[in-house]
Amino acid sequence: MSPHSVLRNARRLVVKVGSSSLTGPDGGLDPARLTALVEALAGRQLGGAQIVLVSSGAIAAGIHPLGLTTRPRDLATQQAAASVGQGALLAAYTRAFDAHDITVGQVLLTADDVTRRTHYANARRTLERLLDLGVLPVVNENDTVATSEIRFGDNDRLAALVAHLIDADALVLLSDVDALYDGPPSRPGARRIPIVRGPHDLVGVEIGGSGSKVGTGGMTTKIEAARIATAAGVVTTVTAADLVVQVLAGEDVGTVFLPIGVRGRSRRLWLEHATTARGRLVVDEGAVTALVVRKKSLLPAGIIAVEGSFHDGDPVDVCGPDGTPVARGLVNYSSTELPALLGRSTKELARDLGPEYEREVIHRDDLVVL
Ligand SMILES: Nc1ncnc2c1ncn2[C@@H]1O[C@H](COP(=O)(O)OP(=O)(O)O)[C@@H](O)[C@H]1O
Ligand SMILES: N[C@@H](CCC(=O)OP(=O)(O)O)C(=O)O
Repeated sequence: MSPHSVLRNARRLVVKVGSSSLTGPDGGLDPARLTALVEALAGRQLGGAQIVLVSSGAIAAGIHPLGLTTRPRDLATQQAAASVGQGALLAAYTRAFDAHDITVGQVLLTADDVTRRTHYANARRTLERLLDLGVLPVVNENDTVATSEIRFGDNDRLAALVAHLIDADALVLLSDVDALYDGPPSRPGARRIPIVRGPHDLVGVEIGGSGSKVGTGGMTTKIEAARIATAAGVVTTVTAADLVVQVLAGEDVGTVFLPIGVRGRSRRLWLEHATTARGRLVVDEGAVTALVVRKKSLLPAGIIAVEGSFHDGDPVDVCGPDGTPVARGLVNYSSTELPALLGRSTKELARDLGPEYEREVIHRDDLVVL
């Protein structure tokens, strides 16, 4: 059985479509391309599969209504364009899916949010409920409110994390290029790579940025997304939106990345891939062993230095004495509160400052070893 045929039998799929596959030559939303995609997805959903669509294109869809001629470069105008464009995008999806009697639901995620325990469980519950109800969720990053520090800015990785969140059977990344090539696809003689079995198959492959005016990450973010998804046990295919019918039918198109990890549910994957550290905690060797080998929580006693400015609940990197990051976690103290606690035992802190100071600096459930 060809690895591509896995797609034919997948019951739960995350399909991500890039801006370059939804827009016309002028960069604005092209309704005909959107309708063609919807027709293919509707056919599969009506055949009994559950689909989550991660759709880019909000910023692109805001270009025309705002009288702009190109994708804005500054964050504030991108966010304004996303605010206008996301409404237009969802209206277009609602209409197009409605023609097939499929109801869509909008899910706007801020990746950094989802990492927090309660939000993670909530996002998963909502997506599961939507799927149970036969709704097709249309996911995008909540571009309008995400600040530059917490902005994900890349829906390929977001789609990989959503695939993991809902335990999908497959992730399909649709772009303007039909597959991963061994070099820039415009270069004469560039060859399609049909199957990637592991990182060794990518040795020597030239992976570049976006070739379009509206896309963001190019092949780099797709490879990164495939790495995240396949490590979580989800088979991933990269192909062109024009080939969506063929790819869903399990035909030998695009590039299939075979799973290399085991499936499982863990918020830690989001912590590792969806957050940006706001600071660093330098710890001693004993603390490194406690975190990495013994899978313990981080206590104040092992911390040598605090760097950066952060609030409690923010993601921070934990670094060994030589400064190498060994773990990332959500910290329970702010950067102003923490320095006074360093090197002290939790018992002593609780006695001197009150019982709330007995808490860990990072609880092991909120910690991922890198
Ligand atoms: N080795 C490669 N194989 C295929 N495409 C590549 C490669 N390196 C760079 N690319 C570029 O990546 C682009 C797809 O990414 P992008 O423009 O961000 O699309 P999207 O909007 O779909 O996310 C392709 O159009 C291509 O120009
Ligand atoms: N959230 C942004 C898209 C970000 C993004 O990853 O874009 P793309 O590279 O076109 O998939 C938007 O809707 O415009």
